[in-house]
Amino acid sequence: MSTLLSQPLPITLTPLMVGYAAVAMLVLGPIALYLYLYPYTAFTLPFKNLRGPDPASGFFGSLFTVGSKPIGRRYMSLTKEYDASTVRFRGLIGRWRIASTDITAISHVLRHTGQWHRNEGFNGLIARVTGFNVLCVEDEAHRRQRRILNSAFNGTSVNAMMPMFWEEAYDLKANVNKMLKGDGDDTEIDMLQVYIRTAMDIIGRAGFNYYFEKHKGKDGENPLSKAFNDMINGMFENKRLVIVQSIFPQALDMPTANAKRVAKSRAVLDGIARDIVNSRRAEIARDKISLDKDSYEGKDVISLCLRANMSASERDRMTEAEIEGQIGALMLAGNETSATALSWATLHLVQNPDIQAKLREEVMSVPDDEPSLETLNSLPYLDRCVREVLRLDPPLPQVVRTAAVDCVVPLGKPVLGRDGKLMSEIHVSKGTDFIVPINDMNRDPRIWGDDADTFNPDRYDDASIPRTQLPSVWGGLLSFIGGPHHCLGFRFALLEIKAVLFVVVRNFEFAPSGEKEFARFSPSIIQRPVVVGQERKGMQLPVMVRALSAE
Ligand code: HEM
Repeated sequence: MSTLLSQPLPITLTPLMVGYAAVAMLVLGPIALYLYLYPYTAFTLPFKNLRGPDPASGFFGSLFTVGSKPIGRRYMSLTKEYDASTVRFRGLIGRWRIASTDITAISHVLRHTGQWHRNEGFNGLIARVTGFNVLCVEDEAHRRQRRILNSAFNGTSVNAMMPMFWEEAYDLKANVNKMLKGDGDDTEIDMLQVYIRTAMDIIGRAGFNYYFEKHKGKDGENPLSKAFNDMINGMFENKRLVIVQSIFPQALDMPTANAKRVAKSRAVLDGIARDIVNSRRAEIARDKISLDKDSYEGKDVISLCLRANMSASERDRMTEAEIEGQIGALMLAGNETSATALSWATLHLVQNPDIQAKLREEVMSVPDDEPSLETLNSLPYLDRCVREVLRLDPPLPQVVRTAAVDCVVPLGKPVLGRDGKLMSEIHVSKGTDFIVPINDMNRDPRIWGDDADTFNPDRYDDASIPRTQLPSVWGGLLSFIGGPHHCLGFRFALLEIKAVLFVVVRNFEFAPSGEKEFARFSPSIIQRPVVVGQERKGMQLPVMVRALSAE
C-alpha cells in the first residue's frame, strides 16, 4: 500500500488541463465562497431563530437598513420593530451581528472578556498603527498592561493632576481671548478645534510630560502630533478603505500610497515615543524628580508606569515596546473623546441659554478661580450638566465585541424566536459580533424617564434616576462602559471636562452663530457634531463667543 502511494500518479498534466483547472477554480471558487458566506452560514447559524431584518444586500447585508434608523434610537427601534430585545442582522460580507438592549446580555458580554474580545479587525488596525498597547490587546496581555497602567489612573494619581488641568484650562482661556475681536462683540469661534488643542496639550503633559508647543519643528508643526494626525488621516480619511482595513488589517501591508503614509508616520511616532520614554526613564534614574515634591513633574502616566514596572515581578512587567505603545494609545483614547464631550457640552449650553445661565451662576459663586478638587466636585449643577452631556452624547456611541469562542449569552427577559418559542439564552458561534448600543441605552426612557431625548440636567433631582443600573463604571451611564475594559481614563476625563467647563462658563458666554443646525455624525469611532449642509467640512462647532469680563 505504502509503495503504491509513493508511486507518482500516471497522469501527465497538459497545458490545456492546467487551463481548464484554472478556469474551474476561477468559476467554482467564488461560487463556493458565496455558498459558504451566505446560505451555509445562515443555515448553520446557532442563533438563526432570533428575529431581525433580512439582508438587503449581499455585500452590505442590513447595514443600510440599520444605519437609516435615527441616531440614538438605532437599535432600540430595531428591537421595537421585531418585538425582541435582542435581534440579529447581517453585516459586511456575510458576517452576522447581534444587537441587544437586554441589560443582562450586555452585562454578560462586557464582563466575560475571555469569551468576548474587542472587534478583532479593529484591534488589528489599532495594533498596526499604534503598537500592542492597552487599546488592542486581550486576555493576559491586557490584564498585565492594565495592572501597570492602573497606578497612573487611580484616584490619587488623577487628583494630583488638578493643578495641571487648571493651567491648561486657563491657557485655553488665553487662546480664546486672542481669537476674540477687540471691541467686545461676539466672535464666531470653532470651539471644537479649541478643545482639541487643549485636550492634546493635557494628554501630552499628563500622559508623558511632553509639551507639544515647546517641541515644534522649523515648519512650526509639532512632529509628534503631525505624525499622529497623518497616521489617523491615513487610516480614516477614505471611508471605503476603513471598511477594507477593519476586515483585513493586512491591507496596510500592501504597497499602496496610503499604507506607505501610515507606515512612515508610525516610524516617526515610534521614534519620538522611544525618545520620550528614555527621557522619563533617565529622569527617574537621576532621581531628578521626587514624587514627594509639591509639583506635577514625574507624575505623568509614562513615568508612573515606569516606576510601577520597576517594582513589578518580571512576568507582570510591560515590555519596552508596550510602554512606548501607550503613548499612541493615550493620544488616541484621551484626546478626541474629551474634546468631543466638551464640544457637545458647549452646544447644549448654546441651545439651552437658561441652563447656561444657571451653570454660570453656580460657577461664579465660587470665590476661587482655581478651586480645590473637593470644591469642584461638590458643584452639583456642574456635575449634573457633565452627566447629562455624557448621557445624551456619549463620544463613543457604541462598542463592538466579537465572540472569541462558541459561547452562550443569557437574557434577562426571554425573547420570542422566529419559530414562536421563547428563548432565554442565545447560542453564539466564534466570530459573531455583538453590538453594545451605548447611545440607545443612555436614552432608554425606561431608565432615564420619558424625556430621555432631551438635555435636562435636572432629571437627576429625581433620586430614582437611573431607574435601572446599567453595567457601568460611572454615573449609571454606559458612556465609559463597565467590566474589565472600562475606560481607564474616566476619572481623568471627568476632572478635565469639569475644570475646562468651569473656566469657559465663568469667562465666556456662548450663543448660536446664525441659523446653523447641528447633527450627530460618526464617521469612525467617535460621534461628533457637524453643521447640517456643511457635512463635507467634517466635525466643527462654530458658535458665537463673548468674553464676560468685557461687559
Ligand atoms: C469623555 C471622555 C471619554 C469617554 C466617553 C471614553 C469612553 C471610553 C470607552 C467607551 C471605552 C471602551 C472602549 C472599548 O472597550 O471598546 C474606553 C476605553 C479606554 N479609554 Fe476612554 N473615554 C474617554 C476619555 C478617555 C481619556 C481622557 C483617556 C486617557 C487619558 C482614556 C483612556 C482609555 C483607555 C486607555 C481605554 C482602554 C481601556 C481598556 O481596554 O482596558 N479615555 N473609553
